[in-house]
Amino acid sequence: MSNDFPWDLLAWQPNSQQLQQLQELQLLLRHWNQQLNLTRLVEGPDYWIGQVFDSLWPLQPWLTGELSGATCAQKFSVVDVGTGGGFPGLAIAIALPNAQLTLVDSVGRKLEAVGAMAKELGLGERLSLRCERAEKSGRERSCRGQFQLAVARAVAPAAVVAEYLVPLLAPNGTALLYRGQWSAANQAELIEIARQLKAEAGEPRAIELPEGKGQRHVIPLTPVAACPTTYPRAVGIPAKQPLRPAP
Ligand SMILES: C[S@@+](CC[C@H](N)C(=O)[O-])C[C@H]1O[C@@H](n2cnc3c(N)ncnc32)[C@H](O)[C@@H]1O
Repeated sequence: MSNDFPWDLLAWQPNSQQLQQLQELQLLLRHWNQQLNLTRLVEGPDYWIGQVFDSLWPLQPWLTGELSGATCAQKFSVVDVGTGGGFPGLAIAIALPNAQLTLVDSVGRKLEAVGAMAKELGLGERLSLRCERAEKSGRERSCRGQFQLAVARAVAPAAVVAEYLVPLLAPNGTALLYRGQWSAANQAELIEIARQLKAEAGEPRAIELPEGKGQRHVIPLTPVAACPTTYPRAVGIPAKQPLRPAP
């Protein structure tokens, strides 16, 4: 599948080392999946489209250099919240060689496997792992307000993910909410919720994944001022009482 991968749709192509790393990551996932239930998406198009393409397409402006930061020499810090088996974080670490990745997940066994895979792939030095809840990361001095890019895929409803990601953003940062279906009503609600976090929800981008893997959306959030210190709320509260548009 890596030979007929639709790189043209990404307007970006991996170099030979990056392609090798993506192929090796598939082998490592197969290996770790025997011990842990890391992910179902390991074989053929499930891996190449469902994991690699799905992880990378929202980053197209950074991959192509249209948005600066990731391709230049300066530090470009990215956080993947709820990384699970390592996506989109590991794919991003491979695709953006200047990025420093922080991967957050509350499940230690998964993070240990992700750390071992990253080491095998030679990514260890650009990666740090935080085994904790995102609500805690958002209140840690070393994380709050530190990241140029904050991403989360398949972690929680959009309102919850917005509360996890926005506090982590540097003033010039962007959060990318990876979503499946997305309606105008979802967007109107997110705009209101982002306002409470002192952020702005940008235009959603949509794509039909190749190989009939379904429709995806990505919604950018950018800070307009410092996120109020009341967010993120205590562990568990964002998911139990998701932010709602003010009445
Ligand atoms: C369905 S998995 C998705 C994993 C990966 N992002 C992907 O797309 O394949 C959701 C992950 O988010 C983690 N998670 C959910 N809420 C979290 C929170 N508040 N803090 C840290 N991790 C969280 C879970 O432990 C789980 O590993």
